[in-house]
Amino acid sequence: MSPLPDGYRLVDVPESRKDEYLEVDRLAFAFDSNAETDALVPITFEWDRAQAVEDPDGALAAVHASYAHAMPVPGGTVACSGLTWVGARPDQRRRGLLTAMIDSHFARSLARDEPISALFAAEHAIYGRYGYGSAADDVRLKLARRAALRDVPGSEELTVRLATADVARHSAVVDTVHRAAGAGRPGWTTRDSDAWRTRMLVDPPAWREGAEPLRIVTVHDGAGDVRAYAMFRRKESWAEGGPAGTVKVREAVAVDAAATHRLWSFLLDLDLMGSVESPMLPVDDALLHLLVDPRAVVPKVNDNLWVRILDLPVALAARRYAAPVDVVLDVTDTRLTGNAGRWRLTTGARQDDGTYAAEVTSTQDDADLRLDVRELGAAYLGGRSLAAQARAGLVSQETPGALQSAAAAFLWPVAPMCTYVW
Ligand SMILES: CC(=O)SCCNC(=O)CCNC(=O)[C@H](O)C(C)(C)COP(=O)(O)OP(=O)(O)OC[C@H]1O[C@@H](n2cnc3c(N)ncnc32)[C@H](O)[C@@H]1OP(=O)(O)O
Repeated sequence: MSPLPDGYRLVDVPESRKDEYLEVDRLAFAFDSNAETDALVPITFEWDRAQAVEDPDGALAAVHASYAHAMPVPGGTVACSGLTWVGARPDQRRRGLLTAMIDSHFARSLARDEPISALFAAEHAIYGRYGYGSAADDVRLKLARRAALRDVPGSEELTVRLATADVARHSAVVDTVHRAAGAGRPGWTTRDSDAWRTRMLVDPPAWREGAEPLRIVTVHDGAGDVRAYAMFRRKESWAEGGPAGTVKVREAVAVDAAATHRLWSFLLDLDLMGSVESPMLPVDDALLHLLVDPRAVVPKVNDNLWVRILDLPVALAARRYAAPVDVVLDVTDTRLTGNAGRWRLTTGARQDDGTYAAEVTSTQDDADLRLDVRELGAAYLGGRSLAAQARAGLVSQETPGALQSAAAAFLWPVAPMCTYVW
């Protein structure tokens, strides 16, 4: 465990210390809040998963918490400790408080039998040193009004309904469609608590920045079932040439191609709007395939989930593989030394769904590939190629052919992504 400065100590944070905890968060992230917003926006973590560092005077100097996520991974689901709410007071930073909290987070996660941790990184430079690998990307699109889409059979028969977002009315349907739309996509964590389901739809006036209240459009089939939704706000604006409003979409998901087409046909043709800003979308989202002219869209790709493998043999055996492989990985891990060393990963027979399960055992056999646990975390959700990481000098091959077969096995046909930052 990394040492803390003299007089500092790690403490659990009961809910009775909520105000102190939130104050550290506000100081770390440089934002203000108000009573109205605080009353509307629920805390989404459980207090028994919150921890802090106390300074010698007993005041909170740094905080973090974690979520108990069931993380979708290639071909399965893994218990995941989702690190969140990480912050150190600006006058307490660079004294090793985060490093001590990370070591504690790893130990507590392992004690709860969570073989991986994952997070969204506030800054790219923070978490690689702790063995987290950037494991997924998302893309945000800026689209012009009336951007044309390729035809999709069945889209015309679907209907849309517009409403002002309302937690009581919409949280169940949003949850149902979100779960169905993400089935089979690694990283697509669902909202498994009332607090999270509420959080997705809350609309404090302070968040509107001059735009309208949060709206929700739902796409319905002939039976009345909802097949897609988007939460969005419009902001009016007038330019010399006429109306030039902006549509900002908070989340847009659809269960199939026809629903995707109907949803985006609506969002892309709202009167008085000039452009549409998409939410985070998977880099292989159906919308990208439906655009008639993808060059007319301005895309911005960002890192999405980061993954830290905490219990290597359990984590690697908990996912499926896209191709057969028998490979010895020589892994370095300076923080969790139980992961360091050589591991043989061997897939078994092809399953009915075309995937392969694997056994992972400690071995003294010669290594085929050498890599750090960070690069293994990056490859874990199937969205980053081991071969691409090798070309960057981050993975090295000892046995000819091993990289090709391991890279093919770890990659997954559906790009990983989580739709919301937690
Ligand atoms: C999952 C999430 O919640 S992401 C949110 C992260 N939080 C924020 O970005 C809020 C603003 N920032 C902060 O609160 C703090 O700066 C933190 C939490 C990021 C870092 O806390 P600290 O206690 O200062 O980190 P600590 O002293 O343990 O630093 C460890 C190492 O990481 C480096 N480091 C820490 N933060 C950063 C950063 N933002 N960029 C680059 N390097 C960093 C330090 O320089 C140090 O490097 P060294 O070991 O080579 O000396």
